[in-house]
Amino acid sequence: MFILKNVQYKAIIAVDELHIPAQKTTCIVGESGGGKSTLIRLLNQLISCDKGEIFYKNQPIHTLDPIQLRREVVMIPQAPVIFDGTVKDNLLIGLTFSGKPLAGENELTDVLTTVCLEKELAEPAGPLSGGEQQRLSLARALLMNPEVYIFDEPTSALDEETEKKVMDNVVGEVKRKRKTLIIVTHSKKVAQTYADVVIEMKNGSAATVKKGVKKNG
Ligand SMILES: Nc1ncnc2c1ncn2[C@@H]1O[C@H](COP(=O)(O)OP(=O)(O)OP(=O)(O)O)[C@@H](O)[C@H]1O
Repeated sequence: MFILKNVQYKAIIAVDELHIPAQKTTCIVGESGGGKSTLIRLLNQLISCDKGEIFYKNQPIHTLDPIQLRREVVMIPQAPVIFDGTVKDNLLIGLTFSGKPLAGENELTDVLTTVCLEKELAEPAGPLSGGEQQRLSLARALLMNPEVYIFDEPTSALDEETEKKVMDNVVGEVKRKRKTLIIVTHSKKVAQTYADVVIEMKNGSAATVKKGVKKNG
């Protein structure tokens, strides 16, 4: 899905060659400050590399319309973005941004169930806890049904039990739809359990450390 060749970004990223496969779950792990978030920002053109080339579906990423790309490659940043309004408003706004038809209430409540968020659609989103806001932004991304989901530390604010339920559901749904999932995580457990491919970032360079060894991949 993505191929990076000789990519450099400031003094932060220096990647000779890296492949991120389609329809698989790729976990990006590594020490704090190693360049994980910077790498994923390159993948949806929030930033552009200084040298080298990134290909998305075999096309040089810099030749693609960034708005269109970000509709196909949806990123959920580390700190969830929550808008003024209700839970429902916060779910629908992703569809509005991506120019897709709005979802009905059944679909909205189903997606809340998928992310284990027991809140009413009419509730204000502002007072939700950090972990609830993380799940709301995951639900917003799921509704958008993009080609590629990029989640930066999606469950960092969740307890272990909730993390497992949410990840089982979310990874299961993405796999069922045959989409591509890229997760930045500090959790060895998340990487071990869900990754088809593990990429380790260290001082800005990337190495694929596990590939194709997981069942159900
Ligand atoms: N625009 C920028 N200009 C200069 N330095 C930057 C910029 N963005 C990030 N950095 C630095 O690049 C390094 C890598 O940051 P990045 O956020 O990619 O790391 P990370 O692996 O995601 O870390 P963490 O696990 O702590 O979230 C850090 O030292 C950070 O301070």
